[in-house]
Amino acid sequence: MKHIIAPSILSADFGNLQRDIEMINQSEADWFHFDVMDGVFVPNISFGFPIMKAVKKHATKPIDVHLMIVEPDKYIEEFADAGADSITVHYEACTHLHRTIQLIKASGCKAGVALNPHTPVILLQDVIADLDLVLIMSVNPGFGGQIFIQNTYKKIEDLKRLIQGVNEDLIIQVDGGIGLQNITKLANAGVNSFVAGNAVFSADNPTETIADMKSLTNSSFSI
Ligand SMILES: O=C(CO)[C@H](O)[C@H](O)COP(=O)(O)O
Repeated sequence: MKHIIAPSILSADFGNLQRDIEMINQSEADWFHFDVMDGVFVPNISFGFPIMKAVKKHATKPIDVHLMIVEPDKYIEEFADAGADSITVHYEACTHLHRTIQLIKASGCKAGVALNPHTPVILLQDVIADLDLVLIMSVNPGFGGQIFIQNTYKKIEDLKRLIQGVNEDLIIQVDGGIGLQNITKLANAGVNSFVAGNAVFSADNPTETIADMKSLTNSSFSI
């Protein structure tokens, strides 16, 4: 499966958002990653529909929306209308996860579920066949620039076992503390979608960093 590099807009320079969107358009990145935080599910507030519409106006690549919010069902249709291509909700935020996944699919988007570092992969067993993407959080959600949690590798193994013979085309995404130092190891472990905020936007040359990430994943042995 193709490796997907998804720079996280959370770490962009909002005073120069159009410039940063253009940089991603011109780079080897595959998706835009759009982190929505509500100050309730996570202890931080990021952005919502106005910024989503601004990104959509200029982005030439798919927008991958990660909802770190409570009651995501209320907002799925509006994010889809605003231009989301995939929508990921948190397992921990959904009382009726199966219903939420169906809502995302009915909106025309790819459906993803994210797991916090403490949430075991096995809890997705009964919905795994319905999913397009599982996001394994490799930091506690809420902030960019945190340290990668090593137990993520064990969770990737658990997820690979869970999808075997059931949903082998599933996109395995990781998010948090991803950079040039660990992207090859993650690709070799079976990850095919990499979210990176700080590593891209704090680099001297973000375009070159994205290209380096891409070539490191492409030289891994898992494709
Ligand atoms: O979802 C997120 C935070 O909840 C961010 O996408 C994630 O932390 C990426 O940031 P970085 O690459 O800087 O660690």
